[in-house]
Amino acid sequence: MSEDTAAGESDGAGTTSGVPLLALQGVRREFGGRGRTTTALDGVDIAVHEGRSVGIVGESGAGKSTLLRLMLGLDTPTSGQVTYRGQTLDRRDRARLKRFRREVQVVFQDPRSSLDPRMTVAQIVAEPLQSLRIGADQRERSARVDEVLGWVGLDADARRKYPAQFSGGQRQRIAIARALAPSPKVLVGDEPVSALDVSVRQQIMELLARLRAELGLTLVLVSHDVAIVGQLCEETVVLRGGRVEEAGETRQVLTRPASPYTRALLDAVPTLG
Ligand SMILES: Nc1ncnc2c1ncn2[C@@H]1O[C@H](COP(=O)(O)OP(=O)(O)OP(=O)(O)O)[C@@H](O)[C@H]1O
Repeated sequence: MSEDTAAGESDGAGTTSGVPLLALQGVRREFGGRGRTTTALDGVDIAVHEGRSVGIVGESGAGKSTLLRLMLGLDTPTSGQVTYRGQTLDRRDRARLKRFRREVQVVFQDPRSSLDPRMTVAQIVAEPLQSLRIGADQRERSARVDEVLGWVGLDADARRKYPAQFSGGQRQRIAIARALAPSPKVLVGDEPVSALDVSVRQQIMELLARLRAELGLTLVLVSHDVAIVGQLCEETVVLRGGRVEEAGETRQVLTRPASPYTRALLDAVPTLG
């Protein structure tokens, strides 16, 4: 079986089998030392199967940022493993790391800080293509920029403009276009709508849902907001104090939570309570 087909396949019954695309196995991450250790994550197991959407929710300090950094290969666990396509991320394996960098893209919370204000939109969106050496030449990369800008609802005029010339929602569309440019398999959202006005939040969520369906993306969404995860994700993982409190199909977790802690989280959200 090839690597591509080995990654988890849905059996059509809402469950998945096979090797997860992205996984954490017994992950522990400690910070500090000399008796002043903070355990940010403790024995975390999460499996993200290809094509699925998984939301990771937790309150402040639950370990979401730490988890996100580990999933993006920006940090390494104190113990346990982070795997992609069944293999541990290894910074020394250049070819595998390059593939991981291309296939796993992230959209951060605040496009004001994630987009370089001195670069035009065309430069911003083309940047991952250049750094990952995707596309034969400038012309091919430019065509790709036009294509992904179209996907997020920005027209060709946007190319020559700078981030400051756009609204918050449009800036997040630029960030999503940049993430999609290298044809990722996995889109990781780090609170991707939390910094936006409520009026545009829904539009960006619908855009993410549509792109995910059309492109067959695997979505990992990290958020403190249960309502956002409830709308966008098939599976939900509730993180509490660095541990997985509860995990399963979103329908199950959000309507019949096993844990009183999850119930309390839901009760704090008026639309879901
Ligand atoms: N670099 C670090 N050094 C020391 N402690 C850290 C570090 N990063 C995280 N921590 C600690 O690990 C725990 C989890 O932090 P983390 O930032 O992952 O939580 P979070 O769920 O993302 O919270 P928030 O929503 O407030 O960002 C916290 O107790 C935090 O203080």
